[in-house]
Amino acid sequence: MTAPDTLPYTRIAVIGSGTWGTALASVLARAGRDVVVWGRRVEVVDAIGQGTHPALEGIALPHGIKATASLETALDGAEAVLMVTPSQTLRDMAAQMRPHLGKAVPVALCAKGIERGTGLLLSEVVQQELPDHPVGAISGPTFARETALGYPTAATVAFPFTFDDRLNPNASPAARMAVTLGGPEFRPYVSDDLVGVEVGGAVKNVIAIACGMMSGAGFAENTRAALITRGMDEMKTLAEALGGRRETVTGLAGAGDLTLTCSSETSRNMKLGKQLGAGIARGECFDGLPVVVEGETNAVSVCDLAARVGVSMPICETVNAILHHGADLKQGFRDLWSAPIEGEPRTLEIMLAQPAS
Ligand SMILES: NC(=O)C1=CN([C@@H]2O[C@H](COP(=O)(O)OP(=O)(O)OC[C@H]3O[C@@H](n4cnc5c(N)ncnc54)[C@H](O)[C@@H]3O)[C@@H](O)[C@H]2O)C=CC1
Ligand SMILES: O=C(CO)COP(=O)(O)O
Repeated sequence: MTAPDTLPYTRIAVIGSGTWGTALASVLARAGRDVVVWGRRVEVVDAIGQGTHPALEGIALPHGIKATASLETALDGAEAVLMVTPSQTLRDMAAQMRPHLGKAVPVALCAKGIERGTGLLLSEVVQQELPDHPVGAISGPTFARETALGYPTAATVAFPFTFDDRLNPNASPAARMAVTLGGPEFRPYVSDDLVGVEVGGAVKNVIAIACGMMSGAGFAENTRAALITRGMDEMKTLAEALGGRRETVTGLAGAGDLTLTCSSETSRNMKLGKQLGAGIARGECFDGLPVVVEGETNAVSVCDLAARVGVSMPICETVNAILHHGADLKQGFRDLWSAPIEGEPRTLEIMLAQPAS
């Protein structure tokens, strides 16, 4: 149990007025925090100010959430910040936030991904732009709509622990952020393994696309379970290669989120994969509407990063090849299943040729 002396942050800025930013603002408002959401679209900002969100139909937001299109207003007096715009926008958003942020205000990243081009974890990207601020992440199995509705939800809050945090973990940014968010409907867990948490969030979206693809292509539950389990192995291996811990990947931000997104068409990543697997052209997926599908861009960045650190991620590489290099979807799955037989776990170093079929 967190000791009662852990002080919550009282005034929080949520940067991003999409469904997840708004759901997190609802969590904070229910916990009694003073919360201001920043959004770039004025009609969405107005709707939130009136207690609704256009993409959260039928949900009345808790009272007291303020919204603004001014970054300066949102950040004025903020004791903590949640960044909830899509992964590839974080560098630019962090740079825009810099002049308006109070001294050493902690910043928690709620997007999931790896920066394209640099292969940096999102925390590394934001830390470059905001070198004087603690940077962490909030991640887990958390569909926005369910969280906004107040259904019981759990997530991991991770910040690297400084020397002082180790002496007094209850006063660490991770503990304070967890206490800030916590309530009867939202249960945070605290971690100091930011790398493990971020790798889980970035990789699970790519694996969810794979699960959607297999389902759209007509395969079923055996295949899904295999992809989830072997996908988790890819996460663990990448996390470890980057200095994270394998056991973090068995937590909410890894196994938890994989289970959620690989099993439900509420997931946009799963849904994109399913449409592609059923032969729908990319431009016609989601009826042609622009939808944030993090795994699509992050298939590239995850594979680039894995190649850089010498880790093999066959499922992610297959998804990347299908999405971005014109590989045939069914052949991609056949190739995965007929690759040389390996040990489980990978540390059992064995590799056997698959008998020819
Ligand atoms: N929706 C969900 O259930 C969850 C989403 N996430 C993550 O949260 C992040 C945001 O996702 P959602 O809120 O679902 O997306 P969304 O599509 O509902 O909202 C995205 C928001 O970002 C804004 N935006 C887009 N491009 C921008 C730019 N260049 N600069 C500034 N703002 C920009 C949009 O105007 C919109 O307000 C993603 O990384 C997603 O993986 C994490 C957990 C749950
Ligand atoms: O990250 C999510 C739930 O934890 C949301 O998943 P999608 O982005 O696939 O909808």
